[in-house]
Amino acid sequence: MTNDVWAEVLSTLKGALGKSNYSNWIEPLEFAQLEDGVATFHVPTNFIGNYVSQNFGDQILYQLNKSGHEARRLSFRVPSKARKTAQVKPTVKVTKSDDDKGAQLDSRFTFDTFVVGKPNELAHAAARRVAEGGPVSFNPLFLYGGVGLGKTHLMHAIAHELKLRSPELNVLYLSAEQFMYRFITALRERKMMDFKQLFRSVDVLMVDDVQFIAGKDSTQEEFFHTFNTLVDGQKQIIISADRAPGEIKDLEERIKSRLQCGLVVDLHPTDYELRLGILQSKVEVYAAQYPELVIADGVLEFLAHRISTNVRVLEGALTRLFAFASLVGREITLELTQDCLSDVLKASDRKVTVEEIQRKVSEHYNIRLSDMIGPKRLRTYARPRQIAMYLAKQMTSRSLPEIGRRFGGRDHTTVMHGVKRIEELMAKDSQISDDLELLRRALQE
Ligand SMILES: Nc1ncnc2c1ncn2[C@@H]1O[C@H](COP(=O)(O)OP(=O)(O)OP(=O)(O)O)[C@@H](O)[C@H]1O
Repeated sequence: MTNDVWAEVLSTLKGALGKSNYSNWIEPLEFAQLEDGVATFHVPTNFIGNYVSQNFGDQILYQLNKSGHEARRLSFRVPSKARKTAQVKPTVKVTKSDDDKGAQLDSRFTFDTFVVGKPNELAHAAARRVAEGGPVSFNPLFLYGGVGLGKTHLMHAIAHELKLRSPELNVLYLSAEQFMYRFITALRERKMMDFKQLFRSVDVLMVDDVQFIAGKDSTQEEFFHTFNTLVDGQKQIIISADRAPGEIKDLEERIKSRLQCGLVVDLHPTDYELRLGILQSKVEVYAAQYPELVIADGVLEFLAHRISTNVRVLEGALTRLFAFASLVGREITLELTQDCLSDVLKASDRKVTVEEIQRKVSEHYNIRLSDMIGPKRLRTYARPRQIAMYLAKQMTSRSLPEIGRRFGGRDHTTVMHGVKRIEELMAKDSQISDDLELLRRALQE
C-alpha cells in the first residue's frame, strides 16, 4: 500500500472519527507497511498504539479493506528512536529474532484461526491477555487439556501475537522434549554456560507438553532453576501439559507447586457447538482450495455430532473427506461422508456403559461398587454416586429412569437432582471439575 492510499484512508477516517479523535490519535500514526494482511504502523508510544487498536482498530480495518487493501490485523510498533525520545521505559532487552533457537511456529496457529466456545473460552482469554504483553499479570500461565484440544495452537498464537506486537521481545517456544534434548547436548558438549545463558536471556519462555520431563531428574532440576530465574526477573512463562500440575505423575513437588503459582486454566473437551464452529471455519479454508466442491446441508452437523474425540481427528476427517470428494469428483453428501469415513466413525462410536462409569467412579473415590449402588446416604457414597449419575447422563444415551434403575432402582427425580447438584458444584468447586475431567478421560481411553 502506498502512502497515497493511506492518505486517502486518513481523510475518510477524519470524517468518520471527528476532528479531535483524529488529531489526538490518528495523526500520530505513521504507516509502515501492509504485508500478509497485517497493516503495521509506527506510533510514538505503546499507549497510543493500544488505544488506537482498541478504540479505532475496526474502523481502520474497515476503511483499509474498503479501499481495496486486504488487511486482517493491525500492528502498532514504537520505532526504537521514538522509544528513546518518548522516554518509554524499555521492559525488554532488544535482541535478534530467535527463530533459530526455538521450535518452528506453525503459521496457521493464530488467534484468528482459533475458534472460541464455552469449553475453551477461559484458556483463550488468558492466552490473549498474555499475548497483549504489558505487565506480567499471571506467571506462569499454565494451559492444560486432553489430546488435540488446542494447547499448542494457543501457545503458537501467543508467540505470533507477541512477535507482531513487540518484535523486540525475545520469545522462545519449544517442547519439553526439546528442552531436555538441548540440556543433554549442552552437558555432553560441555556448553552448560551457553545453555544457561540462552534460557535465562529470554523475555518469554514457552514450554509445550511439560509432562514429558516428569521422572527425568536432571532435566527437572535444570528446568526448576531456569523457571525460578525467569520468574524472579519478571519474565513471562507459559507452559502446557496434558493434565493439571498436581496430576502429573513423577513431577517433583517443588515444580508442581511453582507451576500452580500463576494461572492454571484448562481446555475442556469440545462440545457440539464448538466442534461445529471449528468445522465451519475449516470448510471456509477448503472452499478456497477446492472451489468446485459442494458440501450438502447437514454434513457438518453430522460430523460434529458423531466425532467427539478431539479436534485433530475432526480436522483429519474433514481433510480426508475433501480429498476423497475431489478425487471422485462428487458432491460431499451424507452418504459419501459415511462411506469415506466409516473407520473414523466406528472408532468414535465407542460406547461407554453406565456400569463402566460406576466402576471407574467407585475406583476413583475408593468406595465399593455395592456402596455406590446401595442405599447408604453418607456423603462419602452419595457424592460419588451423584458424579456417576452425572457422567451417565453426559456420556451415555440412557434416559433418566434407565439410569435410576441401574443405580439400585432409584427414581428418575433422584437422578435429576444428582445431576443438578453436580452441575452446581462444578461451578464453584474446582476439585469436582478436575475429578470429572480425569474420569471422563479415563472412560474415553
Ligand atoms: N478451538 C480451535 N479452533 C481451531 N482449531 C483448533 C481448535 N482447537 C484445536 N484446533 C486444531 O486441532 C489441532 C490439534 O490442536 P493442538 O495441536 O493445539 O492440540 P494439543 O492440545 O496441543 O494436543 P496434544 O496434546 O496432542 O499436543 C490443530 O490443528 C489445531 O489447529
